[in-house]
Parts: sequence; C-alpha cells; structure tokens
Amino acid sequence: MADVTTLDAYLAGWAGDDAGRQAVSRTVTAMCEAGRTIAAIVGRGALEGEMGAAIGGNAGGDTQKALDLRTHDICVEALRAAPVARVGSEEADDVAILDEAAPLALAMDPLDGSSNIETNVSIGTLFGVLPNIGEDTFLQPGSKQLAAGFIVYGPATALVLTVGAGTQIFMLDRETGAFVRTHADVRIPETTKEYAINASNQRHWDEAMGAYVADCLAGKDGPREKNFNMRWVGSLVADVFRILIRGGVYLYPADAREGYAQGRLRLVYECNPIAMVCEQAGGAATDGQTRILDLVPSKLHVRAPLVAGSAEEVERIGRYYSKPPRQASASPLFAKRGLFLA
Ligand SMILES: O=P(O)(O)OC[C@H]1O[C@](O)(COP(=O)(O)O)[C@@H](O)[C@@H]1O
Ligand SMILES: [Mg+2]
Ligand SMILES: [Mg+2]
Repeated sequence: MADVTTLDAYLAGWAGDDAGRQAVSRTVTAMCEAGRTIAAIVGRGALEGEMGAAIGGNAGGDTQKALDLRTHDICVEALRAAPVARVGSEEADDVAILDEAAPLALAMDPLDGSSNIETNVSIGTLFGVLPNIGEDTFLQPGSKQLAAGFIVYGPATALVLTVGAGTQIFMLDRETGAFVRTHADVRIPETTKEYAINASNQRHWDEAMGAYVADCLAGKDGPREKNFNMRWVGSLVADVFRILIRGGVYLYPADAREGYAQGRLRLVYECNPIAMVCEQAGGAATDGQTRILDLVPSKLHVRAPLVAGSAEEVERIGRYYSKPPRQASASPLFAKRGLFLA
C-alpha cells in the first residue's frame, strides 16, 4: 500500500496550528476511540450476549436495543475528553451538556442499522460536528457542520470522514489499532445503474418515487434505456459506503404510513452527516427537491426524506418531484414520460 497516512497524521496535517481545527480533530479522534471500542464489541457477536435485545424506546418512537444504549454511553464517555459542550443523540430525548464553555457540539446516531444487530450484517455510528452556539445548536442547518462522518462495523471496520476538504476513507488496522487511509478524496461516480430502497413500502410511496422506481424497473425497454440493479442492506451506513465506492442512490422517501410523513431518517444526526460526506465526494443529497444541508431542523429528532448518492441521479429524481405528479405518473406510457424526464 503506497498511502500509509494514519487518521492522526491526516488530522494533524489538516489542523496545523489552527486552534479551531485542532478542536475538531480532537472531537473526531474521540469518536474514533469510541468506534474502536464498539468495533471490538460488535466483532464478538453473540459472544457479547444479547446485543439485539429490545429494552426500551427512544424519542423517535423506535425500539431501543441493548447495543443502542451501550454505544450511546461509550460515545458520550469518549466525548468527555474532547472540547464538546453538548451531545445530541438518537438515543437520548434531551441534549446532554458536557461542558457548556466548550466550542463544539456533536450530533450522533451511535448505532445505525439496529434491525441488523443480531443478524451479523454491517452496522455503524454516524456523527456530525457543529459549532456550539448554545440552546439552538442543533437547529443549525447541516451546512454549518465542521466535520462529519460515519464508522461501519462490517467485515472491515471503516471510517468515512470529511472535515470539509474532500471525503476520506480509513480502515481500522486491527493489529495496530490505527485507522489508516485507504481511499483519499473519494469521488462518487456521477452516473449509476443501481438504487437502494426498501421496496416493501412501494404501495405507500408518493407518485414521484413510484414513477422513478417504475422507470428503473422498466430497464432497457423503458425511458431510461438501461437495466438497473437494486441493493438494500437496511443499514444506512453500509448502503452509503457501497455508494461511495461504486455509485448509486440511497432512497428513503416520505410515505403514507403513520409516522413516515417525513420519511424515516433523522435530519440532524443521519441525513446531515451523510449529505456532507456525499457532497464532499462529488455526490449530492436532497429530500427529493431541497438540498439536505440547507434544511433548518425544527428540533433535534426531526426526520427528513433522503435521496443521496450519484449527483446526476439525485438531480434526475429531483425532476420527478418538481414536475406536476400527473406528468410523472406511473402510467405505462414509458416513452412519453421518458421524453418528458430524460
Ligand atoms: O427498516 P427500514 O424501514 O427498511 O429502514 C432501514 C433504515 O433505517 C435505519 O435502520 C435507521 O437507523 P437506526 O437503525 O439508527 O434507527 C437505517 O440504517 C436504514 O437504512
Ligand atoms: Mg440510524
Ligand atoms: Mg440508531
């Protein structure tokens, strides 16, 4: 391997003598300390006991599993060593105040992909670093993030990170404990033939998403004139990691089910980190029409629809949403619709 840049070296080089950047670096480092601990736990699987046991409910109404709470505690403990004033977590109704005078705040989903815990499928941790501006800290749009990323606990433990200077991928070297950069300045392919969506919700989608997926399914005989592949891991971190490597779009639209009027994912600690990582890799992320990083959260746990990944595909999906639904209907008139949306 030619590139042997460790995470520490990368952050030190980026931060230099800048005190603000050094604070961000220490915060990212703390999350990676937590990630190393969590990777070891996840790597032991069922030997660790029932990590997937349901033990409560969070502010979003989701069932909390044992590992959700354990990872939350591990991350908060690690962040005590960082210049972090407040932590907003999927697994805590209220913001935790660590040191009011500290310059930064951290939004996190300590365990992403909870439904996959006991199935030995990749899961992860998402985080976004924000300036601490007091009580309204987590109501800042994602464009204010100073750094963002996620860790995937998969066959390899991988860190995806952006400090606003491109998107970098590091792998955890289990022998040395160091995160080592393996992919510098990742670029998401602009075009794709692959999408990711939970197709079991199809009957609940809005017309725009229904029409988009229908056009993909029509393959080379439809308006797209090419065959599409579909992949859905069911862990946002794993699906987006694949998209960073080979392109694609991740889709979690709003739908008609109760509680899904704004989709499933949480804006502040799921959509925003993913959006910054994707944009910094040349991709895009919207709620269908509006750039995710421009959305102003109404509260810490607010949800948002997510369309993220290959830039051209995200932009194309935006056209299904911006055209009047009748014209983007799921009628079998592929040729007509294709002319309209191509
Ligand atoms: O079960 P569904 O509806 O397919 O949703 C899966 C999505 O929900 C999530 O699990 C939500 O994250 P949490 O596991 O942190 O709640 C994503 O990782 C995943 O992409
Ligand atoms: Mg999640
Ligand atoms: Mg979670």
